[in-house]
Amino acid sequence: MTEPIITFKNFSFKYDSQAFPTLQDINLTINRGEKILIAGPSGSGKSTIGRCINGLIPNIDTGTITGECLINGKNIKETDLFDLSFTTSTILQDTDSQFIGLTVGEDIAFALENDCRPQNKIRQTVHRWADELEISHLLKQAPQSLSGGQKQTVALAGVLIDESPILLFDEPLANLDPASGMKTMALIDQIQKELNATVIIIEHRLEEVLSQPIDRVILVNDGKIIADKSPNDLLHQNKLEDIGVRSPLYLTALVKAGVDLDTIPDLTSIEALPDDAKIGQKLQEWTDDASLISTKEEKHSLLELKGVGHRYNHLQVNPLRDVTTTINKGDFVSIVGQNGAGKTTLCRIICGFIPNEGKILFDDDDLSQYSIKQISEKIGYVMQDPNQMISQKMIFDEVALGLRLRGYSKEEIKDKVFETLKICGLYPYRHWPISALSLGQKKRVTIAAILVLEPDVIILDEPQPLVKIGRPTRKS
Ligand SMILES: Nc1ncnc2c1ncn2[C@@H]1O[C@H](COP(=O)(O)OP(=O)(O)OP(=O)(O)O)[C@@H](O)[C@H]1O
Ligand SMILES: Nc1ncnc2c1ncn2[C@@H]1O[C@H](COP(=O)(O)OP(=O)(O)OP(=O)(O)O)[C@@H](O)[C@H]1O
Repeated sequence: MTEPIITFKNFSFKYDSQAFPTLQDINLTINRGEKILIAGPSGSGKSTIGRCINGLIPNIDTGTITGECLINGKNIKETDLFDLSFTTSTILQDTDSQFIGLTVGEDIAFALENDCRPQNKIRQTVHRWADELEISHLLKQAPQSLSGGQKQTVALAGVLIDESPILLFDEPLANLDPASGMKTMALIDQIQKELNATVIIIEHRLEEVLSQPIDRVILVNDGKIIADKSPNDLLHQNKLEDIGVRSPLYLTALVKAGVDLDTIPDLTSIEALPDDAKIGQKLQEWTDDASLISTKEEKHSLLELKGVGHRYNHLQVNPLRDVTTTINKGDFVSIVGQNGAGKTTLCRIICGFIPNEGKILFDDDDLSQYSIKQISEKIGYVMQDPNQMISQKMIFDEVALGLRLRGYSKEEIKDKVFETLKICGLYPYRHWPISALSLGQKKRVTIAAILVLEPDVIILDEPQPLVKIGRPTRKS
């Protein structure tokens, strides 16, 4: 029997600080036990829908509601956050703002402590989930000292332990490596089956989300629902790229090779594609035609890393060790590795934030002789979490800050900031406060703040999941 657990009826929501509604005329029913993916470009209103489901709207993020939103039979306008917290457990997009415990173990236990469960039961449950998510070795570590992916996994444990009827995941894969992403999706699937929970996932990474069955995809654009379909129907429409949502890579390849997607019955995973010689031939011809552009320019070494490494403390099991490589001027380099491998640590060492066991040469000069400020003139670093970088209230001021500190004139600053905001798809928001942006848009502000300085090297720590640039929404 299908029984609605979430109902939006002619629902619109306008944040107090906005001139226009962010969500418009939402009509959506989600039944108990369904597994739903909410997708859409950055700033389209996905998290705003999520905030209605967990009661942050209108309890914390105040604004004007028209129409109706019922969660488990309760109207969000008349229900306080405490009551709704028993219905919906949320894993936030920004995991840092979710941690409460001084250690990972305490943090995972929080929901059970709050429910006054017996201590031995709490311990047992925490260990069960820590084992399942392979984070037992982190239980005594402070959440703030974890890598981005480890934080995401700990936040996930804190939600799964709670066993609420609605589980809301806002970009649960954002900081996870592909293998952990797949594993997380499998776990969410397992939990849903065990608890018969209703699962709502907000994500950009369709390929990994669709690795497990999803009932429906709700596609959001510009604050409206523009599609409510099964994943297979939606992928057959092949319209995702039009609104700035990345299609699974294998579908992009098929379309580029000239394969008609309508001839393939199931598009939801690479494994479901037919073993068809004609398709194989088209793909082969397409790859044979591709040519790699190689420049014969003389390479000029910019950064030389020799035996680079760092150990945070003596308890660290696998510290970063002995990284030796050369990065040339104009190179485009990916630092790839599983969660906790030391990618961010390497970036922090290069920027001079933490001590280095080895040596780094920049343009043949020993980097250790420079101050952090001098290094920042040469190397711009966009951190994984935009909230850790932002210090100004207004978008313009955040992007202009570095130029002001470097003594540029008012006119120069205006020109440079506007040009960079255009490149980053943020120009329509140039007079906005940063607090009114989605997390993806905030990430773009931090990228703009570094780009505008035109450093010799730009390091982007996990920019990809959050910065798919969609068409800007209306400006207020
Ligand atoms: N706290 C807020 N106050 C005012 N306006 C906000 C607030 N949060 C979001 N908005 C507005 O709502 C729009 C949608 O934001 P939301 O966070 O729902 O987008 P999203 O689709 O989840 O984006 P992303 O993928 O970048 O996280 C933003 O562009 C912004 O205009
Ligand atoms: N301040 C700290 N104190 C103690 N340990 C730390 C600290 N920061 C990071 N670590 C540990 O160092 C290891 C490497 O972390 P790092 O952030 O460099 O990983 P990463 O490769 O960037 O991972 P991710 O892909 O998850 O972001 C992790 O095991 C992490 O727990």
